[in-house]
This record gives sequence, C-alpha cells and structure tokens, in this order.
Amino acid sequence: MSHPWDDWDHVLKVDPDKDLCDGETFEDVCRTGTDAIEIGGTLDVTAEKMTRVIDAAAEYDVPLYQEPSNPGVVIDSPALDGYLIPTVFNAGGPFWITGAHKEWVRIDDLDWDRTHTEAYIVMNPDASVAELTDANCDLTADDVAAYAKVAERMFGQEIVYLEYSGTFGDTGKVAAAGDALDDATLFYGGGISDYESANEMAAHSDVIVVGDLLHDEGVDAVRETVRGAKDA
Ligand SMILES: CC(C)=CCC/C(C)=C/CC/C(C)=C/CC/C(C)=C/COP(=O)(O)OP(=O)(O)O
Ligand SMILES: O=P(O)(O)OC[C@@H](O)CO
Ligand SMILES: [Mg+2]
Repeated sequence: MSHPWDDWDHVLKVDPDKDLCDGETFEDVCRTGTDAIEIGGTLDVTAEKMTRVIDAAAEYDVPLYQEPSNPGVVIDSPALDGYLIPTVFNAGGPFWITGAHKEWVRIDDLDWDRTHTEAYIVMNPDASVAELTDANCDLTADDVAAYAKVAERMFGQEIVYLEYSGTFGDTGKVAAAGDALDDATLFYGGGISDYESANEMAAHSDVIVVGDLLHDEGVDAVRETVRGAKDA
C-alpha cells in the first residue's frame, strides 16, 4: 500500500502556540519547499490556535496534517489532508499509548480514511513531550531498534517517529531505528538547524521534521534544511 509520506523527505512542524518571525506570513511558510506541514505542539495548544493555523495555510498547495496532542484540539476541517496521531511507545503509562485514543474514539465520529498513527519514541528527557508523557528516554541503540521493531511488526505502525524535540539526536540511535525497519517510514525530529544537520539526519532517516527553527530563525533557515534533506 502506498502512503503520501512515501515520497516525503522533509516535514515542517508548525507549533500553533508559537509566533512566526517578524514580517513572515503563512504564505512564506507554505513556500519553503517542504513536502508537508504538520500542525502541533505539546504545550498550550488550543482548538482556536489550531484553527488559526489551518485556515491560514488552507489556500496553499502543500499537504496539511494535524498532529493533535489531545482529543480536545482535533479540528474537523476539509483543508486537512489528514491526522497524524501520536502514540508514545516509551510513555510511562498507558494513557499516551492507548488511553487518550480510547477517549477520542468514544466521543468522536472519526474519519478513518484520513487518520494515521505515528509510533513515537521520545528521546529527549528535557522536552515537554517527555515530561508530559513521563517517557523513559534512557534508551540504548538496541532499545530503540527493539521499540522500532515492536512498532512495525507487532503493532503494524507505518510511521516510526524518533523524537528528539529541542536537541540534535544521536545518529547511531537513528541509524539503529532505520536498520530495524523493513517497511515503516522513519521520521526523525529534533534540533535540525541548518543544511548540514538536515543533511546528516536525512542520511539516517526517511523523513526529517523541522520545528522550532521556523519560529526562531524563519523561513530562509527552513529552506536550507529542505535543501539538506533533498540532497541526502
Ligand atoms: C488521541 C489523540 C487525538 C491525541 C493523543 C496523542 C498523544 C498520545 C500525544 C502525546 C505526545 C504529544 C504531546 C505529541 C504532540 C506533538 C509533539 C511531540 C510536539 C512537540 O512538542 P515539544 O516540542 O516537546 O513541545 P513544545 O514545543 O510545545 O514545548
Ligand atoms: O523543534 P525541533 O527541535 O526542530 O523538533 C522537531 C519536532 O520533532 C518536534 O516535535
Ligand atoms: Mg517544540
């Protein structure tokens, strides 16, 4: 089966709780050359902030996905190509693995055709997502590879997401995740800041995700990471 992300090299993650750089617009964001935009963040995301970003990006061609951090911020919008729903494999308890999902399915009538999951392995203990989910980030390359295999082989996950949010990851661990997977697509996110860092992580993963750089440095810096990913 083919999926939209089979052809992606670069995803830009827009945090609805963070501002764009001065003078930059969502039109600029959509024209960075990224393959897709993912809208999501861990802290202080609301349905209103989500809607603002979706509406602003709606008129441009770039594929638009929502990555909700809880069921309360999921937006039903025709502008979205789909929903990428995290499930945190190394969370400290079941809520962020299946609990939140169970509540969502119970209260909402899901659009299953547009709903996909991402098997998160959270690696940076200082990231908000690690604190929120009480993730065990003390993982060796072998642990990471084993989680990736469990995600793909036992839970049928089509995307495995190695999440170093806020810090540049260990390339050995990223490579271990990549080697462990046969069919699933490996997303890598965290600390990508320029052509070189993008190029390096893109060599070890299928898709790199760039987040804070957009809000801290702006669209020109993001465009360099697109170039780095495409050259890998
Ligand atoms: C069932 C539904 C609809 C939602 C639950 C989905 C789950 C399990 C979420 C848990 C993991 C999570 C909070 C993912 C959000 C995406 C993410 C990791 C964004 C990056 O966050 P950070 O960069 O750590 O946070 P800030 O930038 O907000 O500090
Ligand atoms: O913000 P950065 O560190 O680029 O991380 C990207 C993404 O993986 C966050 O969920
Ligand atoms: Mg972030």
